[in-house]
Amino acid sequence: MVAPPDNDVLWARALRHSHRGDPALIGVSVNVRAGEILAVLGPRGSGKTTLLHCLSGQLVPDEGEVWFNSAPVHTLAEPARERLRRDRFGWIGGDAQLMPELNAWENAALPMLLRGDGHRRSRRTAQEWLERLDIGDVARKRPADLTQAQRQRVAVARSLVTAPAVVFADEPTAALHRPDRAHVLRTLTSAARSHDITVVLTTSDPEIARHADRTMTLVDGRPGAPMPVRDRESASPWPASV
Ligand SMILES: Nc1ncnc2c1ncn2[C@@H]1O[C@H](COP(=O)(O)OP(=O)(O)OP(=O)(O)O)[C@@H](O)[C@H]1O
Repeated sequence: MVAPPDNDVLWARALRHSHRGDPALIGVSVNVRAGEILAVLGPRGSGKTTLLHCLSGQLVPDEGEVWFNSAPVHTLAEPARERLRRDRFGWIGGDAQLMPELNAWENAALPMLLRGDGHRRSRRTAQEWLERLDIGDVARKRPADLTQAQRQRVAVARSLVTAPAVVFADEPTAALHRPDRAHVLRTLTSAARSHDITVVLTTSDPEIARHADRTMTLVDGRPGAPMPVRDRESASPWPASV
């Protein structure tokens, strides 16, 4: 094992992973600098979620290495990976996955409450994040009384309350209508930028990737052609075969 460069918060090399014999990642390497917003762009089934699961320690790749802040993740035992995820990483899925019996601030505060932070501090931090994301006024509402875009912003707040080093966002706006997507993305990226939080997000939409500092593409589990985000309007995101 060779330690990664110091300035990469995440560094993964030659990742290979199969699901029940079907290859999902085939030799993927990625590095993410601290504070960077990286988009992983690819069509359905290209391996984006599998890559995010490997980078965030939810999955140990069959082959390859994952490092976080110059420490190996792929060799950690499950309890240590769980602690890493709880203490240093945030997660946003395509569906907000809120607890229906908890209101918005309780959902947002959940990661703090679960790790034993005090009730008052957790509530204050959650409320602050809801306000930064323009949904402070719905803090006492339950998920069933929120719009989908509001629910997704609660999920964004939940990913940020613990001041994580990295937020992983797996197709974070996939379930939203187009006008809501840019808004939720902007709230996530501007919150991350102002708090120096690194974001790795997946998407199949080049428009979403535009919000990132840098984009890497995946096609059939392999790295696709590099596509600088700034050039994306004149470029097709996929090779001609896709
Ligand atoms: N738990 C699993 N069991 C079996 N096959 C899986 C599993 N997870 C993913 N796959 C398969 O691995 C490949 C990559 O899936 P993955 O979800 O990583 O891609 P993706 O780009 O995120 O796609 P999507 O946008 O559809 O979620 C696909 O062929 C998928 O069917």
